[in-house]
Amino acid sequence: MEVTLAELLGVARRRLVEAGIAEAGLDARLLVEHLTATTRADAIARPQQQVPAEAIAAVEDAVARRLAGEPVHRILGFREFYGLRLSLSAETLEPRPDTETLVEAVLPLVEAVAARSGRCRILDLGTGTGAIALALLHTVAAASAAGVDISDDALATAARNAAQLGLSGRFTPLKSNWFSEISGRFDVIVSNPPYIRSDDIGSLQPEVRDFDPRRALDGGPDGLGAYRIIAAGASGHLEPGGYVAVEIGATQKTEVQQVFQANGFVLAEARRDFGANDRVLVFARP
Ligand SMILES: C[S@@+](CC[C@H](N)C(=O)[O-])C[C@H]1O[C@@H](n2cnc3c(N)ncnc32)[C@H](O)[C@@H]1O
Repeated sequence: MEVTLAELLGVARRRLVEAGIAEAGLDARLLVEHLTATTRADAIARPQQQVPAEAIAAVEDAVARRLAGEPVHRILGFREFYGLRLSLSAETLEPRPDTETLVEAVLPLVEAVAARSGRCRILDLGTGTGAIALALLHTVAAASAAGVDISDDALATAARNAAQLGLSGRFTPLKSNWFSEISGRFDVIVSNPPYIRSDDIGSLQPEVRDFDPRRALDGGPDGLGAYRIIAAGASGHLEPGGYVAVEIGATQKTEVQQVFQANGFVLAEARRDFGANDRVLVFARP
C-alpha cells in the first residue's frame, strides 16, 4: 500500500492523540522524522512523497511502543541536551532540560579557570550519558573531564557519546562508587545525583518510574544520601578556590545547603530551572 509522508504523520499523530498522549503532535513528528530519515522541511515542502514499506513498519512499531507508555526518546535511542545529540542506553537517565541550568551555572566557573590557568579539570559524579561533562567540554576547549559512574553500561554510553562528539581526548570515563576510585584534585566538581526519596519512587510518572534506571533516581530514605557523600568527599578532591555544583530536587534547597555547610562549604549561588523551581546550588570553600 502506498502511503505518503503527510498520511503517515497524520495517522501517527491521530493514534497518539486518541490515546491521550500529552505531546502527541511532537512525539509523532519526532518518530516519523527519525524513522523515515526526513526533516520538518520535507513534511512541509514534499508532503506527498512516498514512504518505503520498511519505514512504515518501523513507525507502526514505534507508535505501538509509545502507546504502551515508553518515552519517545527511549524509542528514538537518543535525546538532545544543550544542543548535543546524546545516545541513551538501559542504565542511563534521559538527560533533562532542567539539567541545562546546572551547565549554565558551571560554565562561567569553568571558563574563568580556563582563562586564568589555560586548563580546567572537571569531575562529573554520576555522569550517565556524559551529558553535563560533554556539554561543558563542547563549550570550553581548554577543559577536560572525568565522568564517574557506578554503571558499566552508562560509562560505555558516555564514552560512545564523547567519541561521537569528538571529545574523547578530553573525557575520561571512570568506574567508581562516587569518590572511591578517584585520585587527584579538580577545579570544579559537578553532579546531578539520584535525589528522589526511595518511598516516592513508586508515585513518579510511569514514564520516569518504569523507564529511567532506578539507580539514577533513588537518593535513599530521605533523598539526600548522595549529597552527604559528595559534600564529605569534595574537599579532598578540590583545588583551592574550587567549586562544587549540584542539581537538587525542587524542595531540597535548605536540606542540601545544610549538608554542604556541615562540611565547611558556603553557598555561592542558587539557580532556578525553566519552571522556576529551585534546581542548582553552587558551593565554595572559604
Ligand atoms: C540522576 S542520574 C544523572 C545522569 C547525568 N549526569 C544527567 O544529568 O543526565 C545519576 C547518575 O548517578 C549514577 N550513580 C548512582 N549511584 C552511584 C554511585 N554510587 N557512584 C557513582 N555513580 C552513581 C547513576 O548510575 C546515574 O548515571
